[in-house]
Amino acid sequence: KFYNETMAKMFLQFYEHTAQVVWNQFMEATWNYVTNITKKNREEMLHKDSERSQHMPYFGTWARLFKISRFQDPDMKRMLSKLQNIDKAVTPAAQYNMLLAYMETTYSMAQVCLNEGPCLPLEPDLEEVMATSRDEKELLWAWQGWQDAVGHQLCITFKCYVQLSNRTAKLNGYKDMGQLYQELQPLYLNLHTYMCRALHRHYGSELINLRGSIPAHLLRNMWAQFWVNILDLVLPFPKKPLEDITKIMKSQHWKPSKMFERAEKFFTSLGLLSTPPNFWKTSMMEKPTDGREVECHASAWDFYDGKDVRVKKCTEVTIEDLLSIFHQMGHIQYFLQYKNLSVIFCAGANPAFEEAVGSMVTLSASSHKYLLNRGLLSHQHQDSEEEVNFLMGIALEKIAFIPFAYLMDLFRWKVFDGTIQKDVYNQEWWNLRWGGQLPLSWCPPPVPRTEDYFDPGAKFHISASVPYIRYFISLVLQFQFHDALASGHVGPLHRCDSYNSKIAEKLLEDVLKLGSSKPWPEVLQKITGQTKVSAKALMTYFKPLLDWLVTENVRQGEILGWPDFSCTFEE
Ligand SMILES: C[C@H](NC(=O)O)C(=O)O
Ligand SMILES: [Zn+2]
Repeated sequence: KFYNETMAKMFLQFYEHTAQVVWNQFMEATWNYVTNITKKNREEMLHKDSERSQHMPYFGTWARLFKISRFQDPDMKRMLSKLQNIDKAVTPAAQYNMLLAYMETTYSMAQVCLNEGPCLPLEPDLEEVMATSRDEKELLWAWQGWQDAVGHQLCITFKCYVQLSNRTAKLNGYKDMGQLYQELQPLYLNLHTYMCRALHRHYGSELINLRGSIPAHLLRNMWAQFWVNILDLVLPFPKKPLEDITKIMKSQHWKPSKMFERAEKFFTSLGLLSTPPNFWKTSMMEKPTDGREVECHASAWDFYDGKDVRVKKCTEVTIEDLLSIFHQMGHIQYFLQYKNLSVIFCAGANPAFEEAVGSMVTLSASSHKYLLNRGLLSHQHQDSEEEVNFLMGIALEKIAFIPFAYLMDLFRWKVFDGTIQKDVYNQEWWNLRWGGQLPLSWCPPPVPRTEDYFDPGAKFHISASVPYIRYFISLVLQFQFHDALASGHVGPLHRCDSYNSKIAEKLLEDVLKLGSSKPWPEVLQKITGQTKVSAKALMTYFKPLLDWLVTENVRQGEILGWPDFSCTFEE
């Protein structure tokens, strides 16, 4: 009788107030650390982290005293059940948090040193080499240097981290993911077949072998997760190259602040919220030049006080960074929309929703129409060949990402549930990336790797223990959202630009305000009318490209089909 709804109401109010303070202070201390990596700031962050780590299980245990099955109020039932499970998410051990900080900092501070002369950090230097170098040896130097710089240091630490993590494996979540992966197979398989032949023409047999694998350093991205920088080598219609938007941005003297303003303007054009004035003062939009060590990986921050939101990014003036800023401003928009909810519900309907809001907007922002209207393109039209070229560019970002996004947490969940033993972490990582353990994954390391290294740690999300399956689901979800917003649009989905769309406002505003207060299928239905994640919209978007790829692959006599798939080259 004692633990009744009245008591629950008071308990939740008490939780609400204390949590808001604890979380705000934790975010502030963490922000201070990642934007100025010093021993003092790390201590302060760890102190706030331990307060947060104690606060959660304390209230989690208390929440379990309530028999919520007898309660009426749905919101209260949902809040209490979230609290009852909350302490599983946090491992209170202080040394665990110290390990996390050490791994994330090691990643952020790692550099690759030239024989004589400067040491290069990942952003912007090594990423610049990977994106623009046309010298295979230089690509190999940067790729291997980075894997060694991070992977060597984290080898032992990651094993301790796994030992301390009491994470329960969530492999069961995989069954529907696997089904989505299957659905996307034709698109990826045809793209890969075509890529393999085009790159073979450019690099020859010594680099692109008959197995159809493409060494990870040749894809002009440090993790071979986005292949857009090799578009020039695989352009379907080379006589109609896409305009270089980065060059146009630089010729128009774009600055990072203008890139953020442009992204914000897109959201306000949908009738959504503008960013609070302090956003422009407190955000870190460029890599500091005052000698401070910072964590450059782009991220959006909510300080759980209903007004303080920030982005941290070491912005370079490139189209890639402009689209990344659209993505981050999607997170900011979500923070602003759900800010009046209880802190328990201040999150996306699920983590993939948080990623998909910004990525959905990048689909409009990458459209020919939007870029043309913004003066970032000069061609007034796109003929069907130029459209295939355009779709190839988007596919190298979105479709190439499929196996990578899928295997990141497949690897981690196998590590956590013990399927992958600690003496073979590196070998199992590369087995997933290339060894045929995962269909459609063909990125071998360019040089043999050993267990002295921990190459998965060369990716931020592994070193910073940020889950990744959210990006795989978001890849499908963002097209579903884009399609829903395009409901009033005439013409193919890839030409849709939701800028200034009033339909978007209606669809998005009510939904984003829900935060995580409702089950995500209910939220998905409000935007798209469906309750299931579906690859249909993604397949519709890329249909003109897939048609072209299938025709081209057949014309070239390529043999598709897994597992006897191989790039057949006339010698
Ligand atoms: C896709 C993911 N994006 C992000 O972290 O913002 C990444 O960069 O790997
Ligand atoms: Zn994101």
